[in-house]
Amino acid sequence: MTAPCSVTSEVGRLRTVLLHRPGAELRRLTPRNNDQLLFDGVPWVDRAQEEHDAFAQALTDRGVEVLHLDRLLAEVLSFPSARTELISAAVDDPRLGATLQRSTTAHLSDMDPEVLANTLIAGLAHDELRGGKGLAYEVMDRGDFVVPPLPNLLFTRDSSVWVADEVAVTSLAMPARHRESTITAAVYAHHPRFAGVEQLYGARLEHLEGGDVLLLAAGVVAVGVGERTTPGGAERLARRLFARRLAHTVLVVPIAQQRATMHLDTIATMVDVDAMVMYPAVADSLVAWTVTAPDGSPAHPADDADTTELAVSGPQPFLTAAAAAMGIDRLRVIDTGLDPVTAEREQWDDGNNTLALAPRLAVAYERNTVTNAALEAAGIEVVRIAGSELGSGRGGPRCMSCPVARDQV
Ligand SMILES: NC(=O)NCCC[C@H](N)C(=O)O
Repeated sequence: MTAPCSVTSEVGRLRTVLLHRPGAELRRLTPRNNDQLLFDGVPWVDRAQEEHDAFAQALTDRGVEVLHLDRLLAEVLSFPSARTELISAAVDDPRLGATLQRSTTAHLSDMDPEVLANTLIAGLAHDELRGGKGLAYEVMDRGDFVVPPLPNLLFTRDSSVWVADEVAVTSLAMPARHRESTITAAVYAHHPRFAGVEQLYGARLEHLEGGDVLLLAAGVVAVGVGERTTPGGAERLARRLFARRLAHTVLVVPIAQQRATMHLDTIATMVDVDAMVMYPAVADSLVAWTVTAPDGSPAHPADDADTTELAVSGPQPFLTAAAAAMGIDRLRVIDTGLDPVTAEREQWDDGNNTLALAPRLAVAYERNTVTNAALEAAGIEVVRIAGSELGSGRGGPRCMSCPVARDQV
């Protein structure tokens, strides 16, 4: 039986998850474009696929239903409205100009759903466009893409996030990732699996990325604000969560605006109902602003959500604010690494970026040996996966997964 779509915590038993197996889009990465496409190197694609298959297998072995984004996409592309939406999004690029937009639209429109899904993900290189013509096409660098690839689709965490039974399609900050959320938006809007699901956020709103959103407990949502999510994104999400009664408290957590800490989930993730693995260098300095809906403010229907009042207090130390909002005495912290250098290395290699399958059971990259040992010493069972190639995109098990259904805790 399929579990109903609903996620109210980071650690409730995981029932259904959305993954994306990396494919041809990773073969587009070269030393010329990897920085712009947000990879730290040029991955060995076959090995990355093996690593991802092993990750997916580890989840299915533990009873988790794995949904594959490329398959859902191919399925929705048999619907004309979804095709039109996604082809328009693919050519909505000022680099192209009207003539090239028209020929690219015609080229994509001829494709069957499967080929179109692959092309929307892997992109379209200059020499792959049949009948390409016009000034922009002629002048464009031959090594450039008419439709750029989406190698970061692998990190399904960032382009959508579920809060209870609604989904926030996010607004990704980096140009290389903008188009990802047009894909998640179309899948949630058109796929029968998600019929009736409300979308509580949208791709054209203030920047907000799923890696910054942590469901600390039912009704308590932490939102990191830094390189990716903006204060405005956190504010709008808070309003919408309160208006829809999906949360009572949002903790807004400033994080350093740098690649190593691009999302809140690169420095801290939940591994139990009252425990996080956290980068020690930030544990004492991390603060949170506590945002709540003023008492008695009415629930709004969706379209009025942006007028909801907010009450703001703080900043307070994050761990204090989080424990208070969660209604617990203390939020336990398990350190990444033991000494500062090991901690810095293991944080960079996504040691903090664990995916909880249940309370005290988490998937982690095997390479972070010291952090994994600390987790085990604290009573957390660790499911180790290889990630030498997957990690070149700078994301770990949490980044590579979007939980769709979890049991309540
Ligand atoms: N939640 C995450 O931290 N996601 C990892 C995203 C990595 C990707 N290469 C990016 O820079 O956006």
